[in-house]
Amino acid sequence: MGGTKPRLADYSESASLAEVNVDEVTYRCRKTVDKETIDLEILDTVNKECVGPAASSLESSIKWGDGFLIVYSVTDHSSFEAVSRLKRLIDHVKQTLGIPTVIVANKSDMENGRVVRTEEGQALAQDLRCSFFELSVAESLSSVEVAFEQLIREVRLEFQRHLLAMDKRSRMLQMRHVLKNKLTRSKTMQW
Ligand SMILES: Nc1nc2c(ncn2[C@@H]2O[C@H](COP(=O)(O)OP(=O)(O)OP(=O)(O)O)[C@@H](O)[C@H]2O)c(=O)[nH]1
Repeated sequence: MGGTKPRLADYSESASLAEVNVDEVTYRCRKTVDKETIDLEILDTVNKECVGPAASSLESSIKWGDGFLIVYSVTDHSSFEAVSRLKRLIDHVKQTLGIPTVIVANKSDMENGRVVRTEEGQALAQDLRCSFFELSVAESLSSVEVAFEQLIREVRLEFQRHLLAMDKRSRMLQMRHVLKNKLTRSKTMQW
């Protein structure tokens, strides 16, 4: 990835959103995905609401991130409702719609307490154009890895698209410069 560190923000919303806890943890790790090794910085934010005093801190976390993992709990409907709000805020802060975002429905092991159906999660992710995984952090760490790997792939693709667009733009500027020179020269020769 040319030395750049993709920054991923993990929004876990398993507890009440009314609680505001400003503790955040940043993890650094090295991962190999599809034979490519990359250095990651992962910011684990804690229960921040999209409005009120916590909103500006949430917005700066969003500005910081290149990709987003939004986690809700299948046993907590308010955490599910927060997903759309967070995604809207991400789109707004990033001023674009294609920001890599993966939605994770956690606690799939707690069937007894389930209040959000798998299909509801899938439909929401489809609406928001995000990848979707339902899993249990408690039961399967490998499924968490799979969700992270998907996010890394999406961020990588976005980086590549960005580089391509920059390359295209610089080639266009070069062409414009050459063309302008030629036009000026031919104009001079005519006169
Ligand atoms: N049964 C079950 N419990 C889980 C699972 N994931 C987390 N928990 C429990 O849910 C509680 C909250 O877990 P955290 O890892 O703190 O969740 P979080 O979303 O990071 O919470 P915040 O740090 O408050 O944002 C803990 O008691 C965990 O043990 C899961 O997949 N299954």
